[in-house]
Amino acid sequence: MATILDTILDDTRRLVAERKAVTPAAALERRPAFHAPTLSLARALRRPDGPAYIAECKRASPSEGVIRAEYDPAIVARQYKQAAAAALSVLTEPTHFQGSLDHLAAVRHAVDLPLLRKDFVVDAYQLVEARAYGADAVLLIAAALDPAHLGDLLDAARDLDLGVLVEVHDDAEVEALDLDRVDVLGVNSRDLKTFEVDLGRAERIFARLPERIVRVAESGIRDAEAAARLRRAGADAFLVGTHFMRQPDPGRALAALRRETAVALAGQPLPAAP
Ligand SMILES: O=C(O)c1ccccc1NCC(=O)[C@H](O)[C@H](O)COP(=O)(O)O
Repeated sequence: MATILDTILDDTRRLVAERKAVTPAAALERRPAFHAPTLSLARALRRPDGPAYIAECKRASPSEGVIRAEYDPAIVARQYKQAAAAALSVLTEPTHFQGSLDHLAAVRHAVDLPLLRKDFVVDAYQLVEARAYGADAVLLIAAALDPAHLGDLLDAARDLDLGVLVEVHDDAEVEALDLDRVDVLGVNSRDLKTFEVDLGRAERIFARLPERIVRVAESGIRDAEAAARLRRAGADAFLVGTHFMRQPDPGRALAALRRETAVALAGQPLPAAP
C-alpha cells in the first residue's frame, strides 16, 4: 500500500515537471536572492548556551490537517526571531502542507536567520528554486531518495552553497548513508505510515553518530519533557512546528518551551502550567 510519503513524492514529481516547463532554471537564476550569500545552518545549530530551536512556519500537515487557518509567514517569522530561534523551517509543499515558495520569499524578507526550505526534494531543479527564493538550506529525506540520488543532490546543493539537513527515520537509512558527507542529520520521530511519534528512534540513532555531526530531533515535540529527553540523548537542535503554530503567538510558545526545557534540564521541577 502506498504511504503518505509515496503520495507526496508522486505529487511533487508532477509539480516539478510542470514548474520546469513554465519557469526554466535559467529564469530562477536571474532572481536576486539566487546571488545573495547564504547563512550556515550547521553553525547556527551548534550553540554553547543550550539547545538550538529550528522553528517551523506551516499552515497545515497530513497528520494534523489545518493547523493555523490565519497564517502570515512573515509575522510568524518575526515572532520566532524575537524569541531567539536559531533558524527557521518554511514549508513550501502546496498540496499536503498548503505551503508556497512565496512564503519562503516573504520570510526571507522578514528575518536574517538561516532558512530551511522544507519540501520533498526529488530533483536538483528544486535546489535552484530554494536558492532563488531565499533559502540557506534544504531538507533531503533519505526515505525519498536512493543513495546515489541523495549523493548527487548533496553535490548539487554544495555547488549552490546551500546547507543540507539530511533526514532519517531508522537505522537502515543511517547505514545506507555516507556519513562523511553529512554535516547536519535529523531524526524524524514520526512514523510516516501511522503518524505515531516515537522519541526512542532519535535516542537510538543519535547514540551512533560521530561527534562532528550536528543532531536535530524532528517532529512531535510538544513539551519540555520531550525536549529535555532528546537533549539528554544528544540533540543539538529541535525542529518544532505544530506545537508552536497552534498557539496564538508562536514566538511566545517558543520562548516558553525554551524556558521550560532549560528548567527541566537543570533538574528542577517544572512550574505549574498557568
Ligand atoms: O507532519 C506530517 O504530517 C508529515 C507527514 C508526512 C511527511 C512529513 C510530515 N511532516 C514534516 C515534518 O517533518 C514536520 O513538519 C517537522 O518535523 C515538524 O514536526 P511537528 O513539530 O510535529 O509539526
